[in-house]
Amino acid sequence: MTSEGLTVTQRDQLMVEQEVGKIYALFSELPPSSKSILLELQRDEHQEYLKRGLSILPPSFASLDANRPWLCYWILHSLALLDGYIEPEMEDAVVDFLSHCQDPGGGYGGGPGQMPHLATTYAAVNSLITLGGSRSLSSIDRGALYTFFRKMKQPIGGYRMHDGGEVDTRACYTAISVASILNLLDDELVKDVGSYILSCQTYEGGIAGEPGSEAHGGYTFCGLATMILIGEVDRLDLPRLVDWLVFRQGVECGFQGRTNKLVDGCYSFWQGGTLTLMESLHQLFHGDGLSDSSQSDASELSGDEGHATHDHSCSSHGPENTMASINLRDTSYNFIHGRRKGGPLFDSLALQQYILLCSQLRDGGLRDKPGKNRDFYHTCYCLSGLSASQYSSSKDLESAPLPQAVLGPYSNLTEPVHPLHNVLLSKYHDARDYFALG
Ligand SMILES: CC(C)=CCC/C(C)=C/CC/C(C)=C/COP(=O)(O)OP(=O)(O)O
Ligand SMILES: [Zn+2]
Repeated sequence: MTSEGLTVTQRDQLMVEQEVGKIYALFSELPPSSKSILLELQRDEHQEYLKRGLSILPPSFASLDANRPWLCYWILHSLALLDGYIEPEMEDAVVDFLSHCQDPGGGYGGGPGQMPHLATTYAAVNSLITLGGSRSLSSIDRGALYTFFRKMKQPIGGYRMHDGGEVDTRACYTAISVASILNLLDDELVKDVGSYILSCQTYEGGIAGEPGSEAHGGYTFCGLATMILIGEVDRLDLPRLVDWLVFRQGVECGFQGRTNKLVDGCYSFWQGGTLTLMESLHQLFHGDGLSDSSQSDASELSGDEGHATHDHSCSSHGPENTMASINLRDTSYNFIHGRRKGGPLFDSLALQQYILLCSQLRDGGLRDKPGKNRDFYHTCYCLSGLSASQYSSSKDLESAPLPQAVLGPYSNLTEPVHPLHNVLLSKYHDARDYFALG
C-alpha cells in the first residue's frame, strides 16, 4: 500500500494513465495541421537510428553478447517494415556474421561458437529471410536444422529451448515457425505439440509459457500461431481466448501483456497481432461464434493435397471442427489466402494513436511507454503492431488498406507482414518459392 491507500500496481497504473492522458489532452487542443505533423511516422529518423545500430553489430565477432541474432532481426525487420534500403556490403556482413553463429550440428547460437538455441535460431532465420537472395537463403543448413529440431523435441509434446533448457510455448513457436517457413514441417515435429499448447491455455482464456503459469501476450501469440501452423487451432477454446484478448486493450489505447499490468508498446504486436490472427480465424470459421466451423472452411486452412499429412482428433471443443487430414506444407500459405470478411476485434486506430503519439520518438526509435528509452526490441514490435493494425481491416493481406484504416497521412503505411512468422509478406513468398522442393 502507498500513502494514498493505493497498491503499487494501482499507483503505477494511475501514473501511466495521467501521463498518457496529458499527451492526448495536449494533442486534442492542437490545430489540424499540427495534429497531422505529430501523427507522422518518422520514417527517416527511425531508419537512421536502426542503421546506426546495424553498423556496430557484425564486425565484433568476439563479443560475448548472446542476443545478436535478435538484434539483427529487430533491426532488419524494422527497416523492412519501413521499406528501408540496406547497402549490399552490410547485407553480406550480416549473412557472414549469422553463418558464424550457425552450429555445425544445426541451429543458431546467440553469437559465434555459442550453443544453438531455438529463439536465436528463429531470429537468425527470420533475419536471413528478410535479407533474401540466394547467398542469404542458401547459408541456412536445413538438414542440420531438422536434426536440431528433432533433438529439442520432447516425447510428451513441447520443445526445449536448448540442450538442457526450458520447455515452453516460445520454444514450440520458434521451432514450428522456422520449420514451416523452411518447408521442414512433418508429422514427427508436430506430434503432440497441440496437446502441449492446449495444456498452457489458462482459465482466463489466454495462453501461458508453461502449464499452470499466467496467461501472457507474448506466449499467447506463440501458442495461437503454433496451433494455426500445425492445423490444430480448433482445439483451443477460441471464444474464451478472444474474450481475454479484447480486454487487454486499455484506456491508454495500447495493450497490456497480462491482467492488471501496464500498457506497453511491444504488446501492439503480441496482442494486436494475435487479434488480427483471430480476425482471420473468425472469418474462416464464419458463424456468429468462433466455434461454428464448416468442413469447407476447414479444408481452406488445411489444403487438400501435398506430402506431410497430420491426423488428430479434437478434444473438448467440438469434434465437428476436426480437420481430419492437414497438409502441413501449406497451413501458413493457406492462412494468408483465407477470406477476411468479418469486422474488427480491436480498435486499430486507437492502437495506431498509442504507437505514434506515445511510443514513437520524434528523433527515431520507438519505446514501451512515455518516460522509457527507445530500444530495438520495442522499435521492432511497435512497428510490427503498427503494420498489423493498418492492415487489420483489409479484405486480404495483399491489397493496400483504405485511407481511413491508416491513422495520420497515408504515407504512414508500412509494409504488409505474414502474421504467423512476422517477416515481410513478399519475403515470405520468396522463401516459400526458394524452399519449395525441399
Ligand atoms: C518469438 C518469441 C521468442 C516470443 C517471446 C514472447 C514474449 C515477449 C514473451 C514475454 C515474456 C514475459 C513473461 C514477459 C513479461 O515481462 P514483464 O513482467 O517485464 O512484463 P509485463 O509487466 O508487461 O507482463
Ligand atoms: Zn515491452
